Amino acid sequence: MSTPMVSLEHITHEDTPFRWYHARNTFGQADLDALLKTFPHDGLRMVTRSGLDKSYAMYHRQLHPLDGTGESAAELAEPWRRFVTEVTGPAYRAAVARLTGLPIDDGPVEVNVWRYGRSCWLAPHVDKPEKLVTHILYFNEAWPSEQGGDLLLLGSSSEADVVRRIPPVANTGVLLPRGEDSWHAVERVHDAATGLERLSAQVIFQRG
Ligand SMILES: O=C(O)CCC(=O)C(=O)O
Ligand SMILES: [Fe+2]
Repeated sequence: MSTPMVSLEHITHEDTPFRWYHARNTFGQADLDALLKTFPHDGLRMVTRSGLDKSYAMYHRQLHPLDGTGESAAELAEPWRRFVTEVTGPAYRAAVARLTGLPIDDGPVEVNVWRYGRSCWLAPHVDKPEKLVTHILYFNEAWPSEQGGDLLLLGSSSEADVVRRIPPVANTGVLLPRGEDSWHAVERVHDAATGLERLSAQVIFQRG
């Protein structure tokens, strides 16, 4: 078996404003460089939605499971194929189960990537009940402060009620168990931030 690409060794357990985990040094340098260099550009689709529970406008591509359409089969670089294979495999699933204590033994897993450009944001929400836990990984080599784009962990459904703020910096991420009070949002990427794109991936474990 090859050396694992994804490590959950460097994790802090956090309790405010709800239970979550902050992950650092997820990848070794060589794998990180390869993933950064080949972050998917092709096959992403604009998603917009405005409603009572969520509002957003950003680009999305599902990497797993594939639905077999031409678009989702757009060529994926080798480092990303390796990433998907690993996070959909048994060792990573077992590590997430050990960390969170959640019953993720046999549910479906989804993997996707996102690009949030200028003005993109995600309004306060708790994730859908079918999600047990989501690992969000960030892929920005640098992220300027004061340009928006932080993940906001909220004390309530109000975007003003920011308890923690997590910049989307490469080789860090968060694991968010879904809960009734796990309110979070992504701060709008400022209009002034021309050319800046917030890059992330998600691994979502759903109920079996
Ligand atoms: O990208 C992030 O930091 C959070 C995204 C999120 O909450 C979601 O897609 O449900
Ligand atoms: Fe979310």
